[in-house]
Amino acid sequence: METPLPPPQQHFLFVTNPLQGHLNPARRLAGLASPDEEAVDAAGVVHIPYSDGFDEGFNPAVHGAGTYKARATAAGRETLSAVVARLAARGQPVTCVVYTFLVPWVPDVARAHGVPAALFWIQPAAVFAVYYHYFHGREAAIAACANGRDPGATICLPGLPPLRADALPSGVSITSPEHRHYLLLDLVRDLFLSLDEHKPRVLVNTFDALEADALRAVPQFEIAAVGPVVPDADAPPSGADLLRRHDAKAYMEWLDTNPARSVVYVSFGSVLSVSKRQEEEMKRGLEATDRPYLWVARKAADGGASPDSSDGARGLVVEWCDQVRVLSHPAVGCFVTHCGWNSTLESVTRGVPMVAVPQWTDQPTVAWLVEARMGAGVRARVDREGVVERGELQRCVEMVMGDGEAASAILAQSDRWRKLATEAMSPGGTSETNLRAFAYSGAVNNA
Ligand SMILES: O=c1ccn([C@@H]2O[C@H](COP(=O)(O)OP(=O)(O)O[C@H]3O[C@H](CO)[C@@H](O)[C@H](O)[C@H]3O)[C@@H](O)[C@H]2O)c(=O)[nH]1
Repeated sequence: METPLPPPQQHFLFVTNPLQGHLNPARRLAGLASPDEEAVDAAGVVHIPYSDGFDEGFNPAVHGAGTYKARATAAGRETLSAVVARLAARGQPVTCVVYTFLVPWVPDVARAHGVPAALFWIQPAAVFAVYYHYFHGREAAIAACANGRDPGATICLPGLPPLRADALPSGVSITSPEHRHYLLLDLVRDLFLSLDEHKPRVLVNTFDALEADALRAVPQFEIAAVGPVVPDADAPPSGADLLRRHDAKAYMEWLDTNPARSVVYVSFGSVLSVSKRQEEEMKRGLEATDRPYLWVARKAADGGASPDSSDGARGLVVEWCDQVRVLSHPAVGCFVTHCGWNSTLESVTRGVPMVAVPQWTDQPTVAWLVEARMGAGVRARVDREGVVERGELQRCVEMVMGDGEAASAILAQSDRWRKLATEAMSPGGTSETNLRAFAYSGAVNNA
């Protein structure tokens, strides 16, 4: 039975760091959880900045990776505390702080103000469960599996199906503080230490039909699926507009000129920039498919210029696009993705089949969900440098978009999962019900 309206007076404060892949789901969940909030943006969400101590941006090469944590924690605590106090002083006391996972110090600030906190886990529930077990006695076993020679070797963790080494999040393979991604593991460790201390509710950007097992794999926490939380295609302004201005007209009109399900859309998200070699292989592979493509190519990691579309008869290359609008366009038939969780959920909710090219962090686990669990795409083989070569890219795109049985099966599964994802967020659906329950009782403190 649905909880009756109107909701009690709740005031959620969402805290996230300014990565696009974190802002987008946080902002969208804030819009869903606080529909009556004083309108500042079109979704009804008030934006208040706080400082992580690196207001001009954090660059590990300049600042030193080791400096981030201490400074971000100190500056974050101080400025967030001031925000919470200011809101209370102006008659809008915060009733619950919801935070994403790279700001593990947030529940301390909430507690200092007597306010409960909830974690919004913006990666798959399976990744949460793997990390939980990693930080609770299984570190050596998981790291050994992740670093073993056989990518097909599996590890069995409580509540999860056997996971192959190449389906584990990359953080668990890090064994040295000298590793270039050690900061990520360090912040995740802090998060899990803080979870044990504060025992917040955990909201996960996933849905029961997809991850019923993983959602129950950590019974030590009250975990609820509230996703897929993805932006609306027609909600102005789009999530992308928060950080980047761009001209959507050109590529949307170009998409209009292409037949249904004919275009290959390629993007590796907002964090990664690909190497020159990957760029070259991508370009040749896309040309070899002889299909139209829309490629979001950020500047190459090793200084190469972004590819331009002038010598590629069939492709359009842009530096950024409104991805949700693109994936909602009927001309798009396949998404070559790095398997960022937002990109993947955006693709699932639009029923667009995927070619998975995971690079790091949660992406290997996401690729497993796409290929093995949903059957909504195929995972590309990469070489030792993580590069997908032209022939492999062409093979995967053909497998997803060609005339064969594999393509029909993948398309049917993509449609099936689109429906399941939509159902979860529809009135009375599993995630909508969980979200509604949270919005009504968010102020309950588990600590
Ligand atoms: O041209 C583009 C490219 C991306 N996006 C949006 O940017 C977001 C990208 O998010 P995501 O797909 O999750 O990728 P990353 O930006 O790489 O996100 C980081 O954060 C995610 C959440 O923790 C992780 O799942 C990823 O692995 C991690 O790289 C999505 O909402 C996209 O719609 C655009 O709007 N236009």
